[in-house]
Amino acid sequence: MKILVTGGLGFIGSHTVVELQNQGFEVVVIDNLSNSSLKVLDGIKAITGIDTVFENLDLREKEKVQDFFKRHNDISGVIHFAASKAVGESVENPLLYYENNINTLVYLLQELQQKQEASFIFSSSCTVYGQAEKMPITEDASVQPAMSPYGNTKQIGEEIITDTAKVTNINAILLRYFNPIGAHPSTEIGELPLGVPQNLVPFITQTAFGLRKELSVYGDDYPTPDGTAVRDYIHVVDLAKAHVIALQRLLNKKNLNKVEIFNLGTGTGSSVLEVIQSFEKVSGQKLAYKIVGRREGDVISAYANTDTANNVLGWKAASTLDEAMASAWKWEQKIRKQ
Ligand SMILES: NC(=O)c1ccc[n+]([C@@H]2O[C@H](COP(=O)([O-])OP(=O)(O)OC[C@H]3O[C@@H](n4cnc5c(N)ncnc54)[C@H](O)[C@@H]3O)[C@@H](O)[C@H]2O)c1
Ligand SMILES: O=c1ccn([C@@H]2O[C@H](COP(=O)(O)OP(=O)(O)O[C@H]3O[C@H](CO)[C@@H](O)[C@H](O)[C@H]3O)[C@@H](O)[C@H]2O)c(=O)[nH]1
Repeated sequence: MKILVTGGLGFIGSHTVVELQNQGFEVVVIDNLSNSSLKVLDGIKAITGIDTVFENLDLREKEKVQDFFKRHNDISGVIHFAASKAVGESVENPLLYYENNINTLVYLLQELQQKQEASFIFSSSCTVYGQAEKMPITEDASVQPAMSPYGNTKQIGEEIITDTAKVTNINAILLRYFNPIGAHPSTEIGELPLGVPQNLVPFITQTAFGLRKELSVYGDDYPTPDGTAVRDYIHVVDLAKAHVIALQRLLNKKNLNKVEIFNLGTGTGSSVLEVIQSFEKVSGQKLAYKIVGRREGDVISAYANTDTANNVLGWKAASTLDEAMASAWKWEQKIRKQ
């Protein structure tokens, strides 16, 4: 079975390509290298032994997307990772985000709706829940007004797919990721943030490596056990495996609804200080950090109820926070040595 993975050289996409190839799927990757590098193909090959078919294509170019599907008319499923993902940048340049995250989605669906049947997996985010009233968050928690243009593209994306699936042969699964972290245990692939990382874990590993002076912990006055904000950090390999299982579910079509939504998290909330402690434990070194004010737009707490993913998909995150932090640290040390 031939599967198109858009954004397949990115952080989550590359790990998913590996898991797909491990399960015998034939993968074609589209990526415009806007947030990734060709070296990722070597990393994937080092793990799976496969030369991945790759097209350097910008999905904003509609004619190129049409041409791609003409040349690859035997695609059975699409996993759509390609998007811009920096919350702050989306506030500065909303139209870049609406073009890159919405137009690209529309062009893909326009091609898929011409097929007799199509399976589509969308990278959504727990950001759609905003500050949920109840923890852990279930999939039926209400979607809150988006706090950034980036978050809005995920909500609009979910709506576009839902509206389209109703009237076409497309079956879709919307995966709402919590906080993906870590790297492949082989250290052949991992996260490659450009510039100063906005996310907690790469900031921690870069600080420990000496690239940053200290970590700023955004707020210790939240109504949480230790005052710092709580998130659900999931190992990227667990997340990648969930995509393969979701794809198999779409292709098998057993008891399938047109659109299904799954939270992908571990079910456990960890505070910023707990993440730092985990890092210190697995790395054996102290981290330099200081407490500063809250970051605008941050929610207090977000962690997943994973019952639906456990029971319907038959998937459960296997790695602990310590294991994920250890893999992130191993990866940071490896890329800095290159
Ligand atoms: N990492 C997270 O914390 C997180 C959380 C929730 C949801 N998501 C979503 O998951 C998806 C993957 O995230 P990631 O962390 O792997 O990001 P990433 O930036 O590492 O990967 C995205 C890839 O898409 C490519 N790309 C972007 N625009 C493109 C275009 N127009 N045409 C072709 N390729 C394009 C980039 O070059 C990159 O390789 C995104 O949709 C993101 O919004 C990520
Ligand atoms: O230098 C830093 C960076 C982060 N944090 C805190 O660490 C936690 C996690 O932050 P981060 O890693 O930036 O993740 P989130 O803000 O939870 O957002 C991520 O997870 C969301 C849900 O998947 C996605 O929508 C976003 O794109 C993605 O950046 C938050 O409490 C932050 O305030 C710090 O204290 N210092």
